[in-house]
Amino acid sequence: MQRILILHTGGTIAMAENESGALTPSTANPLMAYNNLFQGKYDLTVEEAFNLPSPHMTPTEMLQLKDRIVAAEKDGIDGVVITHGTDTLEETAYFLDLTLPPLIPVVITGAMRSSDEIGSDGLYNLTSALKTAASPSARGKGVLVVMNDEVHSARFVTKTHTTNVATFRTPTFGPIGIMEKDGAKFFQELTNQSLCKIDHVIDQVYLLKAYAGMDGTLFAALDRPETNGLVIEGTGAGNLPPQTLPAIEKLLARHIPIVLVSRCFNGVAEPVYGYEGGGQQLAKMGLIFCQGLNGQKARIKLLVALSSGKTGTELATYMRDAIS
Ligand SMILES: NC(=O)C[C@H](N)C(=O)O
Repeated sequence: MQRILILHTGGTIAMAENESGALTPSTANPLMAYNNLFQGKYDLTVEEAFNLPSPHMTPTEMLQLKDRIVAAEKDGIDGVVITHGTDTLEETAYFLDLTLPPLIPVVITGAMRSSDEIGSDGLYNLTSALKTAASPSARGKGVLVVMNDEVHSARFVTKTHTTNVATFRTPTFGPIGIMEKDGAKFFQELTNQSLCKIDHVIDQVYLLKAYAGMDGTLFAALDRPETNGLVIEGTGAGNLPPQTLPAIEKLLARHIPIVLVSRCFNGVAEPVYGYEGGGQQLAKMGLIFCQGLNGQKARIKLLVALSSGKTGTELATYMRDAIS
């Protein structure tokens, strides 16, 4: 029997409606009621790591999950399932993907409907995640997100719908597997992911989104000694309004690493355009183009890289290529 560790962290999967109809965390996690259902199928250890709505998650809790999984692997656990709120699920999943060796399956799931709602998807997703975590074919694939009968790589998956149960999508690349009755079936290989070892997290790594008419105000607000890094979601292939450039130059002069991704849902950022604020000028200024990641994931990657002590060329090389 496979030894599986379930780590509950909260989210809608663990919430219920209160008297006024608002969704709130339940004091007794409703998922604990299902432990008996799975005993006999798996050798289960179930822990309530946190009971947080996922907008309350921070890199500190992500690091605690990473440390717990490393310890569990040393104890001989065969796979890990994490239940998580869906709002920031992709960030925790990618943090773990970057910082854990891709050995035992680590599968994250959640729900779009609360535990007491008609058609609640929590128990079904938890069952799918358990099947995946117990499957030898899920080993070595990095951290996986299993929701609504699909298996996604943590690196690219993103929440795309506020309420629909089919919310998690992998733009540009698609899911890497689907759920069948007996377990996950994979049809895409994971490309390499180099492990980044960290034992602490730094923050003050910021994320700004570009828009038509943007000026330097928000960038100027980051011009302070505490700022460790910045990710910008640029327009299109990776361009910025020219009025932002003087304030960005000041941040670069302070040696604050600035990573550029695209605010587009599909595709990668590349220095293509030669006009003022175009990608070619941004690359010459020293902005690091990061391919394939959305803004929130690039922020996690930059935060992890800085926490591991990467600087200069090493940092830029690490940030540039998320795909291979
Ligand atoms: N479906 C969910 O879990 C959303 C919830 N707001 C959370 O992320 O905690």
